[in-house]
Amino acid sequence: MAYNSIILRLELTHAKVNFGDVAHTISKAGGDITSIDVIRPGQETSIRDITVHVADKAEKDVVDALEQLDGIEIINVSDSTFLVHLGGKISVQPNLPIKNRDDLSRVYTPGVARVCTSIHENPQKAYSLTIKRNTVAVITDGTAVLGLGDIGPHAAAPVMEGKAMLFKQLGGVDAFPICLDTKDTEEIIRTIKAISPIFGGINLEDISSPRCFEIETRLAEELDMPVFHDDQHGTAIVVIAGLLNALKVVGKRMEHVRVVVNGIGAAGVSICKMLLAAGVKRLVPVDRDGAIVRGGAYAYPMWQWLAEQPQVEDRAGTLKDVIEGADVFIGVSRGGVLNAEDVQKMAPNRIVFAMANPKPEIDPEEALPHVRVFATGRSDYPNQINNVLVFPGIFRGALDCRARHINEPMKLAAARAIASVVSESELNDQYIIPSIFNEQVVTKVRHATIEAAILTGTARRIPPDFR
Ligand SMILES: NC(=O)c1ccc[n+]([C@@H]2O[C@H](COP(=O)([O-])OP(=O)(O)OC[C@H]3O[C@@H](n4cnc5c(N)ncnc54)[C@H](O)[C@@H]3O)[C@@H](O)[C@H]2O)c1
Ligand SMILES: O=C(O)C[C@H](O)C(=O)O
Ligand SMILES: [Mg+2]
Repeated sequence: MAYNSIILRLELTHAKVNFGDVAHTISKAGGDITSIDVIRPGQETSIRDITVHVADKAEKDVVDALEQLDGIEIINVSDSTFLVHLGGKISVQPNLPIKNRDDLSRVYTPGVARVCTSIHENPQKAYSLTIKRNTVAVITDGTAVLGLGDIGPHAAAPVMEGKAMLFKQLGGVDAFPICLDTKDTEEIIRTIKAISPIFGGINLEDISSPRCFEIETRLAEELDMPVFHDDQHGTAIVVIAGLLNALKVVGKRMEHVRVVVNGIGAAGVSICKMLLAAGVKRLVPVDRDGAIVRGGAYAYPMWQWLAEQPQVEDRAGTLKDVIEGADVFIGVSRGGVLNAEDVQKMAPNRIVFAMANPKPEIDPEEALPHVRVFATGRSDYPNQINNVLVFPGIFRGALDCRARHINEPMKLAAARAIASVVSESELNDQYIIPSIFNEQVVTKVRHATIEAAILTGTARRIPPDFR
């Protein structure tokens, strides 16, 4: 169930109602009062802001119940999630103040011209004399925003701003959200190349498959900086990290488990590839029309590639058929495709990663009684398997060593680094993956990324702590 915080601004007429009645009414309707602020005290009437934690479904019940009380006027109901979005979530800050003409003549004309000339003579200096070395573009076309689908570039912006906040807070990376008003593959590639000079890396986000594959491949070939499609690789890396630990918890091995991956789009394709690289021998990729089977013929090149892999099963069927006997279910499709009956058909000690956002493939309350290890992509349940555990650290590392690419060894090293944050003694059903607030995550992912970049020859700079 999803919860939200609402703030109710109420005017109480003291002769008719007291606060005890209000609190009782809110609690009876399913709300939990978390704070009370007196906005205007008074003898006869008072105005208070009451913050209530409430399940999405019960929000209306709380408001309706209060409306029934005599002596209460509901002045306003605000949603705390919308409140934090007012005016957007990020801004650009100067690194130094401009206090006088002297400062002005250095940061701006005429002084700046000498710096421009110096970069013109040696373009590599852009890394030391501009924001390039620490700045990443978070770019979407708004076509696969979370599991909400093609909601367009304007509506995608809150997610991109959120990613930019996380880049900065967790990795110290300055990230800028860019929402493109085109779905044309060539135009997207051309536009990203054209705006690339100011950036040190490109993080592609929420671009639907199959276009995302060509966009990323071409940009990685044509740009001299790391290009990383977060929904593909960030997700695959964090899934492998979670699975390495979940398998330890249930005492099974990568080589022996049968894994069903539902939703073979951006995230699903990359997860399947990384599972195979990690040693999975029995893989069942499933999309809308059922299992993708070995030997089958498919229009999408990535599905065709999967159909040619010896580890992919040749048994056809719907998700509800093929989930029978599976040890692991990984969902990166859409909300609500499974129920309790389906997961009960899986093998004992089952692992379920229901990662569609914001609504997982199966409701956590429904799944939990039947599953040994359960994870979602959300922040409000234990075991949050979300690519936010990856992108701040992997870009921090890639920028620090000025990597040309983010290659497979760097990705695998990042997965192992995330898994290693949870020690053997800490591991349990409810704790297979570290919290994003665990400071070791970015430090370890950065370190592993740089080490692998140096070993594979893609690093163009050795950071001081590696010398
Ligand atoms: N937790 C995380 O870190 C994380 C990361 C990436 C994506 N996701 C989630 O995974 C989902 C997919 O994201 P994406 O970027 O891969 O999108 P995408 O559009 O590239 O792929 C989605 C795929 O799911 C398939 N699909 C849709 N409905 C299905 C169904 N009922 N059964 C089987 N397959 C179905 C589509 O045909 C498509 O192939 C989204 O909900 C997204 O929020 C979560
Ligand atoms: O944005 C997230 O929370 C994770 C992921 O990138 C997604 O698209 O769902
Ligand atoms: Mg995403």
